[in-house]
Amino acid sequence: MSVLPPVRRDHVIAQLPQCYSKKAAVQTKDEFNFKVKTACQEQCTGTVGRFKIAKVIVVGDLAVGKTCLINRFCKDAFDKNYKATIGVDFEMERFEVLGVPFSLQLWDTAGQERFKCIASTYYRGAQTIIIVFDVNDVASLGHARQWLEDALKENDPTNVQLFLVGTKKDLSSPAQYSQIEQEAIKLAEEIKAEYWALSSLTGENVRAFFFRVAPLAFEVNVLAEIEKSGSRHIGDVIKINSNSNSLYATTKKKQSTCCQ
Ligand SMILES: Nc1nc2c(ncn2[C@@H]2O[C@H](COP(=O)(O)OP(=O)(O)OP(=O)(O)O)[C@@H](O)[C@H]2O)c(=O)[nH]1
Ligand SMILES: [Mg+2]
Repeated sequence: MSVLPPVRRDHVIAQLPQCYSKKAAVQTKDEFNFKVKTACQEQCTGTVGRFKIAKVIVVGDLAVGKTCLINRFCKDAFDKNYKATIGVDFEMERFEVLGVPFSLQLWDTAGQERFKCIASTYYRGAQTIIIVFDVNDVASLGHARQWLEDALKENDPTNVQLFLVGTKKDLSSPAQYSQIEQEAIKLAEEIKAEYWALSSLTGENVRAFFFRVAPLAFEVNVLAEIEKSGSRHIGDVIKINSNSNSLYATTKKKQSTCCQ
């Protein structure tokens, strides 16, 4: 019997949602990867859809709005009073992507220096790193690299998806915002992160952001499963040419026989 709650109808994703800015996006294509779509249609997504959960860590300076961001998305709530996160907290969000259940475990970490060492022990195993800064506080953007460096100490840099997220957009004027946006996009390009700006107070872009994070994490996980199942196939035929001194091998892959 499944102990997981059912996927909410409004958490169903059938199309790949758009990025915020094409200048700083993890990818700009409009559609899911073809192999991923096929695997989902054939219900050959391995552990994805069963017990696979993607770990997402949210890091950034104190009071930039990490907790509010998660609470806006997971609870549709906003607290104007600041309560520092002590260590870490986490929320689970369930989605259905291309007909396959998929969960994100969102780890809300402390930005305060004195709680950082507790929080950093939870960084390991992250598939997605969300670096948060306040669009009204250029110093918090400046610290993004350090947050990334710390998070990557515990993770394989080649295996994580990065997002750079500017919060509190409601507090900035268009002129102020466009100035910091330029810097943020530049940094996002350099660190190969996807850039988003949003407001947890108004809710602007919050849902769109997490609806981008989930399917991108899903794609990576399904592709990894496809690769794993591919390497398990016993389809490689080795031919030995007895007329020559050389041995050569040809690979002849069997038709897809996944989920075996
Ligand atoms: N106007 C506005 N205020 C925000 C927004 N997001 C967060 N805040 C406020 O900013 C303050 C800090 O928000 P938190 O979410 O607690 O910050 P945090 O990053 O989790 O802080 P730590 O847990 O100490 O790392 C609170 O007073 C929030 O109400 C936003 O989008 N707009
Ligand atoms: Mg917090």
